[in-house]
Amino acid sequence: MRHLSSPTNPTLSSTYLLHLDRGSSGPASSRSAEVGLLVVCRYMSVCAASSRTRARRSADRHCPLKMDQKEADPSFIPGTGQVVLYGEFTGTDNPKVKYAVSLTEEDLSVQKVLAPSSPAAGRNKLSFSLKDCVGARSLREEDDHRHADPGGVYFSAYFYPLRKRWMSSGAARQRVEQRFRVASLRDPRANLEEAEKWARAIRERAGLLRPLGHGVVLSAVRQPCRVMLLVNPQSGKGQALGLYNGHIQRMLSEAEVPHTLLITERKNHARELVREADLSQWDALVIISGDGLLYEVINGLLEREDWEQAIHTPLGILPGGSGNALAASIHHYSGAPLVSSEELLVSCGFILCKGLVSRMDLISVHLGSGQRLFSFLSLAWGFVADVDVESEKYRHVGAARFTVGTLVRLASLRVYRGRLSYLPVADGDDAERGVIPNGAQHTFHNSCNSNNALKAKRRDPPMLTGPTDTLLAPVDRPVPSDWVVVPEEDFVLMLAMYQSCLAEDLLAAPNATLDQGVIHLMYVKAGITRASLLKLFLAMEKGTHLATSCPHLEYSRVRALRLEPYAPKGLITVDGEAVEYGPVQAQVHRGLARMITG
Ligand SMILES: Nc1ncnc2c1ncn2[C@@H]1O[C@H](COP(=O)(O)OP(=O)(O)OP(=O)(O)O)[C@@H](O)[C@H]1O
Repeated sequence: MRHLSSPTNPTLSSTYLLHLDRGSSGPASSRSAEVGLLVVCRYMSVCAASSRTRARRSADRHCPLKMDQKEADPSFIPGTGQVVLYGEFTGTDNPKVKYAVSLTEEDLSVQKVLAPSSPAAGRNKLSFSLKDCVGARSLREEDDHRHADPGGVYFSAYFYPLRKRWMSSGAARQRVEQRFRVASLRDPRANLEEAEKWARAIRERAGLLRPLGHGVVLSAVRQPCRVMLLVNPQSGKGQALGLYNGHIQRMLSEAEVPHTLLITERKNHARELVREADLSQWDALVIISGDGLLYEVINGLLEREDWEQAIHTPLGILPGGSGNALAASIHHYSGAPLVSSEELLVSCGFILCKGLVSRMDLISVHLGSGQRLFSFLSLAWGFVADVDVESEKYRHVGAARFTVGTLVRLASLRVYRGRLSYLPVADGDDAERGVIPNGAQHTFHNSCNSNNALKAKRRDPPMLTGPTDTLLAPVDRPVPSDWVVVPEEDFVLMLAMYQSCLAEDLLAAPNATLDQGVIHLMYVKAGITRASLLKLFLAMEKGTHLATSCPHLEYSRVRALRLEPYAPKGLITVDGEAVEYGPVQAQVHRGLARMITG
């Protein structure tokens, strides 16, 4: 056995090679044991192509195995960037099988080390994009009892790449763990350091790949970041806690996100918790529930005296309800196709672990009684509001509750009378004019770091907190002159959307984005047949309803709206929750909240 010290090549900042020459003498058993203890570990900080070549020569010279050099050598990896780490490790299942592992700025490549004569040589490489990586860590055998390898040292990287489904078309995120045994040195502490070096290098690169200028990384805000995880055990089919135990706990552990689980006990519990919380203790507020719990959290934050800072607390959503419209919207913005409920949970868990924070629009809603509330998703009247509330009794069927509710309501289709007015988005309109409170530009940086100032503010919630609504006239006065008053007074539905999905499988506002400062206003005029309305909802599953040229469907991009129902009784929903019935008006506040969007 020869121990080769660091080469003098200055471009290899930290290179060490420790290997057993296959041709060395010694008992066969000790040779094979030492081969198992492999062999080449290189830490390369190679800055120029010429130095890469020198590194390759150095590696070639010392490589102990007559393997396919071209395939195992990181310099030959096609289509990838510069190699920053290279090593050969055994896997976890079979200590005789070795893998050449290369880390670049973009991916982790793994290749089984095979003899050049092997028919599979050169065809067994896997590459994992670091964009799909949520974490990496070193482990000792004591940490994990799955492998009977006392004292064994490993590093693991956790990926959630989009993979084709087995039984159906399309793709969804699926978990892939890559775990390697580090045994290059006799000293277990040195092996652990090596494993930690790899885990750290992978984590760093996985974080660095986040697009610049799009937001900040949650984990960069404060280490360790602390997440308040609010669970509504009653949401959806009552399975939110099971979803946490089944998926989310493991994902957060892989991403090393410390969190405190708080289980709500009643309606408005989350709202009270958030209103009273010392927000300096939390880096993010995340819910596992339907949209109703996030509605509570947002309104709780905006009821605080320090609402301006409080509403900059990063928020996250993991789908545990029956509609999960915001979770589906955030998944949609990631560019991924629509997925099933469980796949949506994994996708949103992945987004949470990546931890990128973006701005999200909020809509200020005024009810006839003077009550004001904040909405992040939708304002509905007529058919959609009725289905939302009436389908509560089908909650046990999960997301299918809306399909059942739609069919039931179609059978008793009715007309809703009222006056609808809105302020359209003008051509070339500056979306932020008069919309962001106090004209302040909230950067992601200050939005996330400002929490230090947020000590608990114990006081009764004031009657009206939150940004000023500059676009709205008092509800008992006529709308301003630049508003449009809809000539029709008979409707089947009015739906104002500010995010793309109305439910997991309903792409109601396909062009919506998280923070465009736009309300997508749709209404269906009376006179539509049941068949045409059903067709519209079916088209909505693909987001093509606006292109169906249905003469009864109208669509406008607006900044504010007012609805004055004529009947004294009925249903209006805000984010899927029924609110007081009567006149209602609303305006958008662009990018007021902060949302973790991956
Ligand atoms: N522990 C609890 N017991 C009863 N109700 C609760 C509890 N915690 C929260 N709630 C209320 O339950 C209602 C429904 O919650 P949520 O929206 O999260 O689930 P969902 O209705 O199943 O999902 P979705 O809104 O996606 O359809 C909300 O109004 C929320 O305030």
